[in-house]
Amino acid sequence: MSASSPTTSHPALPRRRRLAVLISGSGTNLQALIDAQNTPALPNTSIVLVLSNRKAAHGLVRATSASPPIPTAYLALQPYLRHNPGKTREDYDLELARIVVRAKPDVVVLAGWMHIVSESFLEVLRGHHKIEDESRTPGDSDNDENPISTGPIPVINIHPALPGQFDGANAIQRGYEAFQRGEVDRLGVMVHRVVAEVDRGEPLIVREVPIEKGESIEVYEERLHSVEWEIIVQATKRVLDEVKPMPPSEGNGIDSDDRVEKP
Ligand SMILES: Nc1nc2c(c(=O)[nH]1)N[C@@H](CN(C=O)c1ccc(C(=O)N[C@@H](CCC(=O)O)C(=O)O)cc1)CN2
Ligand SMILES: NCC(=O)N[C@@H]1O[C@H](COP(=O)([O-])[O-])[C@@H](O)[C@H]1O
Repeated sequence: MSASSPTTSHPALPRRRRLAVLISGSGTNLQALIDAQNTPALPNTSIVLVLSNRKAAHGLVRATSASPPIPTAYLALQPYLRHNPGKTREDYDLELARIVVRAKPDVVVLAGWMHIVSESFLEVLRGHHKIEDESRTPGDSDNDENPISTGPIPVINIHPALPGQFDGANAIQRGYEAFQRGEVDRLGVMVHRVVAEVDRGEPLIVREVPIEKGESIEVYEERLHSVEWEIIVQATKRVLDEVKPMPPSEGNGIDSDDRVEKP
């Protein structure tokens, strides 16, 4: 090719889409997101932080075992309060928000996160409430001039019940027992936006889960989780597409960093 011939210039490659995932337990929903990274299910997307409030959460192992490994963080409420006399649950929530915001996610996914976050946490994620970055040395002029500012960063949650059904913890068990007692005739799962009122945010994806009279909770739960693993990826993609849509040509899910500039 002659030196004078024009080279094809590719449009600027889009910045990768960044996820923070909050967990408390086994992390099977997290694993579904890990497996979907940078595929057509979640194109050009990386999990940049997994945050747990329980040290023993197997989801932390899933993150560190991923390829490439995913950065993790751990902060539990009771140890935080013990180590910080005078601090409150709200202070804990603000520290959670700092950890999350520092990772600069585009979307936050609560995937089996068993802690009710306060309005102040959500305010930080909405970008309405700047917080000081306490990781910097006190008096550091940067800290004064550049508090952590962000947002809005959407927060979504997977909940193993239908909208308005069995809000809160232990929803699977409560729903199963209510069905077997004939108190409800349908069960399901949803992913919803997170607001202060627990499990009352706008539903994003809702799916019924078939259940039969007399079947064991283990059989029902296995069916339910397999539906969760689908909708958590679908809902995450939907919200990512809202805040950081893929350019039309980028729909193939291949990491734009993997593309080679053609002469
Ligand atoms: N402000 C919100 N916080 C959270 C939401 C939400 O919709 N709004 N969703 C939950 C997830 N969740 C149900 O989907 C849920 C998790 C935990 C609890 C709860 O009672 N937690 C107790 C502690 C329980 C424990 O440690 O075992 C608590 O936080 O005191 C209710 C609902 C995530 N957060
Ligand atoms: N109220 C929140 C709640 O009950 N969440 C539920 O915890 C489980 C976490 O499993 P995982 O750790 O294997 O993803 C999931 O079934 C999720 O719906």
